[in-house]
Parts: sequence; structure tokens; C-alpha cells
Amino acid sequence: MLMLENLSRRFGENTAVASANLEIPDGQMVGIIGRSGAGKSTLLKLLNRLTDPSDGKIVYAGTDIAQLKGRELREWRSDCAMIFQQFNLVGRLDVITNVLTGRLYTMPAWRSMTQTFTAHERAFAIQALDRLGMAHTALQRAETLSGGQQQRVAIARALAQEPKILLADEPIASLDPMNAKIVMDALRSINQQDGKTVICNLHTLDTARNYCDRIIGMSAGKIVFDGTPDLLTTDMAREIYGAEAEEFDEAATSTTLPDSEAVAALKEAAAHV
Ligand SMILES: Nc1ncnc2c1ncn2[C@@H]1O[C@H](COP(=O)(O)OP(=O)(O)OP(=O)(O)O)[C@@H](O)[C@H]1O
Repeated sequence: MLMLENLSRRFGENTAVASANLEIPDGQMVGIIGRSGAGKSTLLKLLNRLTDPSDGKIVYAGTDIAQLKGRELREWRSDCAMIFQQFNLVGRLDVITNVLTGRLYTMPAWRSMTQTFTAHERAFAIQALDRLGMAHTALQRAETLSGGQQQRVAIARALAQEPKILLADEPIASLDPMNAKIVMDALRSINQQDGKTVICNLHTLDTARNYCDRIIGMSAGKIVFDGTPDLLTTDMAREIYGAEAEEFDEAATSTTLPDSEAVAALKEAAAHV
């Protein structure tokens, strides 16, 4: 169980995350939605301590994560793998080396400095790539892959960390719909087959509805919705996405497109607010 207790992060006068309280049981797939600037990325960064809280607690299995330092903090970051919108691979390195860097967290310091990997670690990395359908690219330079392929490698790298929790910050925002589906299917399968907690920031409401057990809506740093997808009403979506959502709704009623097509198109547009 991951618990946030009155967790806040301020940047000067600006409160990016305002007193967040959440309990996330192990094995849940959670989608965080909200407008640009709502505080979604900051919340994820707080979870793996890429940024430090101004106030409050993050508790996992009884440990206050906000207090960790040194080796314990490194171990937490290893338990809590992060996937980014821009993949963050090292382009000039081959795919397998990129995946193996996911193991660096778990190695003794001398081995991580020399970056020597055992046969077992290499086999593990290939297995992770194979799971994402990417084993055949193991020896290719990462920069030669498409965006969708790079994101699959980034997920394999996260798996190589053997994390307890997978955090994904807009994992499909740079991808076309087909690759977005492949990446979201992969995250859902890791969640369901391995029982890992997956928490992802998502721009598209539909994606959150289709893939997540639970949706958290943020607005101006606050959690304004927390529930199952079926509880997320149009009114609530409007509160989360603000005025723009209303404009999209109004446009939906005046469009000449057939209803279902119009709604789908508008939802897609609203998703990118
Ligand atoms: N390092 C920082 N320094 C100052 N302000 C920051 C910093 N990081 C985030 N903020 C501010 O905190 C607020 C929340 O930002 P955050 O990136 O968490 O939002 P978001 O919901 O993830 O937005 P987006 O969907 O555009 O990524 C914004 O007002 C942003 O300007």
C-alpha cells in the first residue's frame, strides 16, 4: 500500500500539489488526469523523490519515503521505475545496454561504475525486451528506433529494474494511436500479469477510462476526483478540465457530424487540453 498524507509541493508562491491524500493498494492501475499545469507530473516526481515534498508524508509498506536518504533512497528509486514522455534512452547506445542501465540501481557501486553486466543480467534484459516484442532490436542503436519502439524499450528498461511500482509520465503523449495502444496494452499487462502497481499521467480521458481501475482527477494542484471510471461523470470531467471542456461540449451539440463521430472527435480534442 502506498499512502500519501497531506502531501504538498510548492514552488515559491505556486502550489503544484496541495495537500494530497491517497491510498493506493498494491496491484492497482491508476490514471491521473487533469489540464496542463494541474500538478500531475509533480505528483509522480514526488512519489519517486525526483522532487521533495514541501509538506506531508509518502508512506510505503510502513516506511516514510519522504525521509529516505543515500542508499535507502536509491533502493526506493529502484523499486519505483519511471517512464517518461520522451523515452529518455541514450540514443548512441544499443538497445540492450539501455535496458541494462535499469539494473544499475540494483548493483553494488563498483559494478555500476564499471558498467559490467553478468550473463544472467543480459538474459534478463533480453527477456524484458522480448516481452515488449523488441528482442530483435537488442544490438541496434536506440536512436534508430521509432518513438513507439523507443517507448517499448523504455518499459523494458523499467522492467529490468524489477520495480514494485511503475510510474509513467504521459507515456503515450508523443505516440500515434497504434503505438499508444501497444504501450498502454503493455503497461496493463505488466499490471495484470505481474501484479505491479502502475500509476500513469494521461492526457486522454478515454485512455484512462479504458485502461485504469481508478482515475484521479487533478485541478490546480488539488485532487478533485478519485474513483472508478464509471463514476467519472461529464460534470466531473468538466470540473477537471475546466472551461475548455464546456466549449467542446457546446461544439458537440452544434456540429454537423453524426453524433457518435462528433463526440469521438471532440473527446479526442478535449483529451489534449
Ligand atoms: N521545477 C519547477 N519550478 C517551478 N514551478 C514548477 C516546477 N515544476 C512544476 N512547476 C509548476 O507547478 C505546476 C504544476 O506543474 P506540473 O508539471 O506538475 O503539471 P502537469 O499537470 O504535469 O502539467 P503538464 O500536463 O503540462 O505536464 C505548474 O504551475 C508548473 O508551472
